[in-house]
Amino acid sequence: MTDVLVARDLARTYGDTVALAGVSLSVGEGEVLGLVGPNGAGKTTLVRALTGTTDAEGAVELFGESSRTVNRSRIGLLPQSFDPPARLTARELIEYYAGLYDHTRDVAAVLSDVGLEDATGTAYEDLSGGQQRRVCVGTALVNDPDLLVLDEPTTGIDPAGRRAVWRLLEGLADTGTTIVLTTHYMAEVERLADRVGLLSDGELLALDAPQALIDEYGGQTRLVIDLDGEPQTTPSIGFETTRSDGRLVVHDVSPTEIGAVVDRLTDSGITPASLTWREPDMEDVYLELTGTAVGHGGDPLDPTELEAASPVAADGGER
Ligand SMILES: Nc1ncnc2c1ncn2[C@@H]1O[C@H](COP(=O)(O)OP(=O)(O)OP(=O)(O)O)[C@@H](O)[C@H]1O
Repeated sequence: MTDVLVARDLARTYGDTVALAGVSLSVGEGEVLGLVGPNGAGKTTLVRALTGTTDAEGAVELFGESSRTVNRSRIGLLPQSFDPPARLTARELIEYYAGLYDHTRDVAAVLSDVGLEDATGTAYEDLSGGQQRRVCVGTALVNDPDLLVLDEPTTGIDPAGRRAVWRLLEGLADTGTTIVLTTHYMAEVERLADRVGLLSDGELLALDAPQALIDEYGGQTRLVIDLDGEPQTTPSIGFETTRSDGRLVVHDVSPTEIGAVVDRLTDSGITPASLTWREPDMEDVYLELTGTAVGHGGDPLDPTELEAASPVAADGGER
């Protein structure tokens, strides 16, 4: 696979804060790379360093050239903070950004791709937060980029709109577009990313395919126990047990030991309301590597979000 992006030893500090502590990675043509990590991990700084929008030590090559000299029209960038002129309509905004390039995609097709065909005449300031974010995604697509870099593309978008963006990105990846995206949604990288980079304190802790990360860091299948009330303490039942979101999680337990777990909980005065047998996932990888659960902005998604998606609602329903 040809490398579209190669970064070596990227480092960036702000005063005493180490935002990037020497990150190296490469992204192959048509690959989708997801970057995850807690707030302040360095994701945005890495995206900015990769796209030449902040100064950083180290080297970045895009399409075999320096990021400073590369033809910028081959790149689509959605920054985390992006405030386009608010009085322009969705269509006018896409047209405006299309006007910056010689070769562009069809404006109506871009609006349709991001699920805004019924809101093309609405001023940006009158769109819902999720619709606004979809317009912003559209501005990053309009130049038909070979490399698309998206900093939290689906933050603030409701589940239906998020799935629509996922389908859009899957379609682009299928036709060879290389994509780098940051997200707080583990379901997003599990679904979209060929490889996931996990950042913490400016360091790239791991970089691999989601399933490879889950196999290496996700731990064993576990038993999740819902209780009638909040567990006040973690009971000592002879199995490694943790508390999470008001539930008990029993680790490294085999199916034949479930009865023993229930008996010992009952002996401890705890009555399970329900038991769930759960495979490890990216949230477990995240917890294992960063020491924190997926938190702000990354609440676990409903499992149905991973299923085949329905068309996005015309009004977005995201206010
Ligand atoms: N312009 C800046 N001036 C000062 N400090 C900055 C600046 N940009 C980033 N930082 C700091 O660098 C560190 C990494 O920030 P960055 O925005 O890259 O993290 P992030 O992983 O994108 O976080 P989030 O998930 O909250 O968006 C943080 O400690 C942040 O406060």
